[in-house]
Amino acid sequence: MTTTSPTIEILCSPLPLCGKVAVPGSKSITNRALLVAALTTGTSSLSGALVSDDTRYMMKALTQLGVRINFSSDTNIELDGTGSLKQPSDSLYLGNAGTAIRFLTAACALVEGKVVLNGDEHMQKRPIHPLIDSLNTAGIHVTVPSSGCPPCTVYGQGFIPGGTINISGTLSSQFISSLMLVAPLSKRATTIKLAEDNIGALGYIEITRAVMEAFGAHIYQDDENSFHIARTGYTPCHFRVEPDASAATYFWAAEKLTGGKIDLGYTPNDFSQPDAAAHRLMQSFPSLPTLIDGAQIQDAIPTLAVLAAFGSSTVRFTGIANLRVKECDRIAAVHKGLNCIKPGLATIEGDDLIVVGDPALPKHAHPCTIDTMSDHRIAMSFALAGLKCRGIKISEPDCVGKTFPGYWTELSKLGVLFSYT
Ligand SMILES: O=C(O)C1=C[C@@H](OP(=O)(O)O)[C@@H](O)[C@H](O)C1
Ligand SMILES: C=C(OP(=O)(O)O)C(=O)O
Repeated sequence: MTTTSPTIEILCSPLPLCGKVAVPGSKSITNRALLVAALTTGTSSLSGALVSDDTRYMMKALTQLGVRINFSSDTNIELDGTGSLKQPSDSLYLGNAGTAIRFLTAACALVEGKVVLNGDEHMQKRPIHPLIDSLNTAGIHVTVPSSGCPPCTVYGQGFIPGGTINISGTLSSQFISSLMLVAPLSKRATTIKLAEDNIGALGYIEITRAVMEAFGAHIYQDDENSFHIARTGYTPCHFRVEPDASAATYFWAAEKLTGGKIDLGYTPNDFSQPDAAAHRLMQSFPSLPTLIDGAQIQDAIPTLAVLAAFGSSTVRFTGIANLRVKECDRIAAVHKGLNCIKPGLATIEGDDLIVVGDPALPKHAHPCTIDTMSDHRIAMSFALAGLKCRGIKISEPDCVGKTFPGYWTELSKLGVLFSYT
């Protein structure tokens, strides 16, 4: 459901949410598989793929780079890789899709000539300089403005040199994935060395590895911080994309909040993505753990924070510093949204977010409009508060199209009613 309304109000109801919903394909896996399939020579097909703003930006860019892409159904995509990427006639526009711009920046080194990759005003505030520094050190000339954020200009030589590359993944694990994804096509075998021991979102590196291996890559590690990647190239294949675990968290939380039963068609164990771990944490609701380390479940933090607001514990979320450089500053956005619903519900200490649960929140909540800052996860998680509290409106509801265009439709299948203003 595209709303094109400035706000959507969730009309809360005391009824438990019950029924069946469809969770779309994983954004992270779809955008990896699209790129890897594009880097093969031959035809690959993806089933269960996500078709949303983020994956459309990736597909449009790949088409500009000379890859033929066809849809055989809404979620089945066929790609013909030619073994090379051609120079696009225009710059590549990637909206606010972190995976698309980060993964393509390294891949564009395979183009012979200059390629400019840009995004929207939010993306132009999301740092990418650690990836740019590593690419330059590895012999790939890329520039960004002094902000350290896109647009990125890649001066491709038609090849990736390979060898040993150091990379910092503290700000984003996508920088590491970006280097890994192109490594099988390098001139020399590649070793990627992580600059620090504790990076967040390690689970996403595992997803990168799994997609690469499905297309024939060989990756081995002799220690936790080094990845050795052989010069295998990629082999076309049929690849099945699993559903999106971050999208599933909204329904797992809705079950807990309303005491309902929602059938996603999958169990939490069916997901290989890191956010599936949020399911286990939610099981103790209303008494959530008092300390939640969000480092490995970053995209599920807004969901957990809204759930925590209705719980009986005070929850401190740690390990979430890089939530400040996602689609918006999510620590600030969640803090602001919760305090609009009830002043004092959340506080920030350094980069920790503390949510003081109130089991009687539906009685204490103020009607308000949540400023999503155009961030799909802020919109989707605060919609959960609207299931329980009267008068919760969500600004820019169409921002869910980044990863879950059918979100409002799926909620309505469970009997949730909306009013548009
Ligand atoms: O690699 C990926 O697919 C992702 C990694 C995470 O980002 P960071 O690595 O930037 O933390 C996550 O937040 C994002 O939604 C998807
Ligand atoms: C952080 C996210 O996206 P990305 O970094 O891929 O833009 C997200 O989907 O929550």
